[in-house]
Amino acid sequence: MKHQDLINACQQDWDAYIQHSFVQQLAKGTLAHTCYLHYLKQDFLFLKQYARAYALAIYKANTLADMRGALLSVNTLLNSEISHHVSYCANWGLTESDMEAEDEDAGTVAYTRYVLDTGIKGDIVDLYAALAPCSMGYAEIGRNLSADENTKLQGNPFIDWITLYAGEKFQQSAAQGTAHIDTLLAEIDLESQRGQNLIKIFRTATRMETAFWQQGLNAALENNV
Ligand SMILES: Cc1ncc(C[n+]2csc(CCO)c2C)c(N)n1
Repeated sequence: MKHQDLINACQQDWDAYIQHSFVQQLAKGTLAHTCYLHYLKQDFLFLKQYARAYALAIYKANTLADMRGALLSVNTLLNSEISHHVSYCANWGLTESDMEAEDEDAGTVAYTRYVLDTGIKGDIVDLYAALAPCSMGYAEIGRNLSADENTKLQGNPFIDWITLYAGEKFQQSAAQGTAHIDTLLAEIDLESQRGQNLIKIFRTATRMETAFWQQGLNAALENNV
C-alpha cells in the first residue's frame, strides 16, 4: 500500500480536516484573532509533544538510516520549527514563557498522547501512520490555499502562515516524509489486518487534526484567551 491508500480509505475525514472552516477563514483573512492566538499557543505545546514522538521514532527505528532520519526530524523540530514558531508568535504578542505556562487544551492532549501511545504500543510503521496526517495535511492545505484565487494575499494577517506551508522548503520536506512513509508501507497489503489497522490509526490522527482546528474556533465561544 501507499500513503494515498490511507487518504482514500478515510476521504470524508480527510476532507473535513483539509477544508475545515478554520482553514477557510485563514485563507479569507477573517479568522477571529482570539481563535488564532489560541491555536498558536496550543500549537507550541503540540510541537513540543511532536518532538517527543519523533524521539520515540529513533527508539523504534529498525535501521541506522531510519534512526538518523528520525534524529533529523527531532533536530529540525527543536532547533528550527519550534524556534521559528516562537519568533513568529512574538509578532502576535506571545512570549515563549507565556506559551510554556499555558495549560494544554483537551484536544492537544488527546492528539499528541494518541500519537505517542500508538508509537509505544506499536512498531515504527504504526507510529509513522499516526504522524503522517500532520505534515501530509498541512502540505495539501498549503498547496490548496496558494492555488486558490480566492485566497486573500494582500492585507491578510495570516499570510505568513499560508506562505510557510505553501513554500518550497516545507513542501519539499513534506514530500520527503511522504516518500519515507511509502517505503514503510510498500510491503503491507491494504486488505490485510495490518493494513486496516494502519488505516484506523491514520484516520484517528486525521480526526484529531480536525478537532485541533475546532479547538481554535471554540476559543471564540469560551472567552478563555
Ligand atoms: C496541529 C498541527 N498539525 C500539524 C502541524 C504541522 N507540523 C507540525 S510539526 C511538522 C513537521 C514534522 O512532521 C508539521 C508539518 C502543526 N503545526 N500543528
